[in-house]
Amino acid sequence: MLTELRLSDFRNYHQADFSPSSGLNLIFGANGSGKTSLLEAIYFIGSGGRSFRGGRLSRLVRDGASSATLFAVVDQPSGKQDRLGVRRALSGIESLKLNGQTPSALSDVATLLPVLALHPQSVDLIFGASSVRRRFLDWGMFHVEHSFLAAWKEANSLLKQRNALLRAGKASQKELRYWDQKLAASSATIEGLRRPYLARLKTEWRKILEMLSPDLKVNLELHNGLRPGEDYLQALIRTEEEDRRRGFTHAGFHRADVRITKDGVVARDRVSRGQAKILSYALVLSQLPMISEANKVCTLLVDDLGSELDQTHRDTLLRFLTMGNHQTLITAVDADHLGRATVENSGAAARMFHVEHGRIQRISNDS
Ligand SMILES: Nc1ncnc2c1ncn2[C@@H]1O[C@H](COP(=O)(O)OP(=O)(O)OP(=O)(O)O)[C@@H](O)[C@H]1O
Repeated sequence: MLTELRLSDFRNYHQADFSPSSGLNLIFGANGSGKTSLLEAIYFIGSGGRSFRGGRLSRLVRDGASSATLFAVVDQPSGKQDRLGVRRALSGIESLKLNGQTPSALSDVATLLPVLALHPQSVDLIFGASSVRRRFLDWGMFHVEHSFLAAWKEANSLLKQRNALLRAGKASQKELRYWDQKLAASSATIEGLRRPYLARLKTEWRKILEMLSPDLKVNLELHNGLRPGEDYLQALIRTEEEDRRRGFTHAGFHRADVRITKDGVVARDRVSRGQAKILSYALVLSQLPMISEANKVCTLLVDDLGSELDQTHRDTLLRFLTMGNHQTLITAVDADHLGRATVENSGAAARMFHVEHGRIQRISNDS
């Protein structure tokens, strides 16, 4: 859980400090004051250098500055405290520090602060490419399933080697088959880990949807891209000609999708934008109990909760967000519009912050 954050030259922040509570935090401020940028900074730290906003990461550096620096203190459930620092120059990550040392891999820091975000682009889970849903599924597995990272790294490395061979254009069939067998086995291992995880995620998703929108009847399933009765090796052999022609591998763990349907039709072609928002939010939130079962505390970032949801859905969602043992940060333009009462009535530690022109001011004590 995040306990301290210092932002330097990040977006419109020149220098700012932020100390959230372990429970609910409401951050309000006018349009363009820096609310999303604050959540983006936390996401950047937690995800090992990504933004949920899209666009070029060099834009994170404040106009006129040469680099942006974030420093975070993270309390672990074990009682251990981690200190994370990252400097992002215009050209890329310039320095990464964990407890004063340079970590050997980005994955060393990526497990320390599990961050989930609800934001306007969350609907990409419904409308976007399969890679968005795959990344989302793998994020949870990465935090919860110990063997997943090693399995994923191995599969990814095999895929790269097979693709390099295809691009070189000289691979004999025997040579290619050697990599096919390895990649097929590795893909099956990953699928074996993804399936039970997704089944549990689906149960949680259904529970949340039952609360948020009981009339919305939907389904989700793992789609592995294989034809009926086919295994990965047979699929790799089937696509060999096309793979050789196009220089990349068309079958394997990297082609999986989480297929979401409503009335038997793929949800993207069937649901309204508001429904897509509810489905995608419920999907994100379904990871919370899984993370918590793995004895980790998730930091949940909620940007612009109000847009596109009616009052009933917004209130139900807000009630859900205040349950559980995750740390929650919610932004709103107006404190009264969303949450002042929730914060004031919240039994858990709750704090309220006002953001103005890249300055963060705490305006309430823990209740
Ligand atoms: N690299 C940058 N340097 C300086 N300012 C920036 C940079 N990138 C974005 N900004 C500005 O930062 C300000 C804060 O943007 P942000 O999206 O965080 O606002 P917000 O409070 O979430 O607004 P809204 O309520 O409209 O969503 C905006 O005025 C934006 O133009």
